[in-house]
Amino acid sequence: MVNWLRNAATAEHRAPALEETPQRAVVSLREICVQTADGRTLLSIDALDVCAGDRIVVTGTSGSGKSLLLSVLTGRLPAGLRLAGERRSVVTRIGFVPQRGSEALHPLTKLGRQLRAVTRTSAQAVAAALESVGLGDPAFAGRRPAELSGGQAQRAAVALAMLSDAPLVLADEPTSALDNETREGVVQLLADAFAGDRTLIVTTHDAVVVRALATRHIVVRDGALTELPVTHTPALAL
Ligand SMILES: Nc1ncnc2c1ncn2[C@@H]1O[C@H](COP(=O)(O)OP(=O)(O)OP(=O)(O)O)[C@@H](O)[C@H]1O
Repeated sequence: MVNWLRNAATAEHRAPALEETPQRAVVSLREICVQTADGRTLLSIDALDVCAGDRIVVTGTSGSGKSLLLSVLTGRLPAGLRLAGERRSVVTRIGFVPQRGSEALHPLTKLGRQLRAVTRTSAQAVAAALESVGLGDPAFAGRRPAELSGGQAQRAAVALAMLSDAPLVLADEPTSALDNETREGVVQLLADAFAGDRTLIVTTHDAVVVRALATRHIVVRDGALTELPVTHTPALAL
């Protein structure tokens, strides 16, 4: 599998055309540039191919451009920003776990009910998903998002993404509000759920998440991407 990613600052060769993407590419980006309305460049990517089965972990300092990269991959940019370049996606359903889990949830609907409605799954499947993220107490299914803590809402958003069965899931710091033990449970769950052909892209500041999940590791610095070799065996390091 060709994973071709290049930092514009060090580029010597032409980026491969979209027609040259690997067969297993689910989302491909070419010559991407995200700018503010006054022309300040926030993110610049020559070429990135996300392939089926990849578990890409994205790290980088605060404000480096990790969340913007996820926005570009979903094809939806925050208001006020300009995007140049090409994006091609062969997946129509993309799951998203936002940094604040409550943003993925309807504020007025009880958790169990909305998970069933959104994912069209059975009450049993929803109960199992909530159990798997440590929200197994039936009381959680009866709560509205405002009645959950930040970490509980984050886990509910992970359960929603898992249940949605989307072939590509993007998660923006999905463990940032969790204690160590809960974090390890959620990371293990993600490792198991994305062990096959489903594709996961996670941003994090947490080395444990990199070690446990990454089959590819991308570092963002000042809006430029570098791919680092993955030297560990993911999912065995927890
Ligand atoms: N809508 C916007 N308008 C102007 N600048 C923006 C906008 N959204 C993001 N930025 C800027 O783009 C840069 C990258 O932001 P981004 O949210 O991607 O950072 P990040 O790496 O995810 O940070 P963190 O780890 O703190 O979440 C930052 O300098 C940020 O201020």
